Amino acid sequence: MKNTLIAPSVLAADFANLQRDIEMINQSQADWFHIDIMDGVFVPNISFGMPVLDSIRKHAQKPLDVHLMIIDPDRYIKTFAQLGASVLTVHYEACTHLHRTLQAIKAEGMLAGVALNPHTSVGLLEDVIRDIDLVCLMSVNPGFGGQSFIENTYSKVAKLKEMIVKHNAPSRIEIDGGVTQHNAAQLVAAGADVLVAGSFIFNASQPIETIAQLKALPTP
Ligand SMILES: O=C(CO)[C@H](O)[C@H](O)COP(=O)(O)O
Ligand SMILES: [Fe+2]
Repeated sequence: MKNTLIAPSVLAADFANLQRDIEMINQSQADWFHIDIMDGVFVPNISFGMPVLDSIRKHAQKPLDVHLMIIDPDRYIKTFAQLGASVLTVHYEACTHLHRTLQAIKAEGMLAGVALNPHTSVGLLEDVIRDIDLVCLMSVNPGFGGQSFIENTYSKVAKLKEMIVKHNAPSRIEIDGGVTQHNAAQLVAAGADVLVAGSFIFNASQPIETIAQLKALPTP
């Protein structure tokens, strides 16, 4: 049985109690910290930037999975490596030379991820899939936490899984947006390897138990 990774999205944390919420993730069965960086241009929202990430890094005891929702992400690859990112995910829609960007991320010692907006077909990754460590399927339109899950994600997971197997690619499949108890089991059954969850975890009365429930989902 494979090990599904759980990545709580810090975007849904209480920023006035950030250290408390980071400690909760440290104590839990979560595997990664999911960090959403938004520039107000690629997406219609601004989240937080380098000083906040630097503070998170000082307390986080698990790898940082950084999701860049910014245009021209190549400008910041070295910076995010220095800030301790283990996984750096860029948006397909924000890159002009995706292959070059992936090589630049790996050259800095990070795992290279590509995120796809809900409208972007997984087929567009066919010629680069062997170079991608993580494909992040957005199951909401990026920019905000707390949105509803988009149902066509299930068929995208199945198509992507087929492509990964066909090419014997190393890529993990991550699902980001609107993940709850209503869709998590079906996503894992369809082939998801990493579940990002923000509001589902941080709005729960018992976040540590909620993470444990996601971690315990049966895998194929
Ligand atoms: O990338 C994101 C939004 O653009 C977030 O990671 C995502 O929305 C997680 O939050 P929630 O689980 O509340 O949907
Ligand atoms: Fe994200």
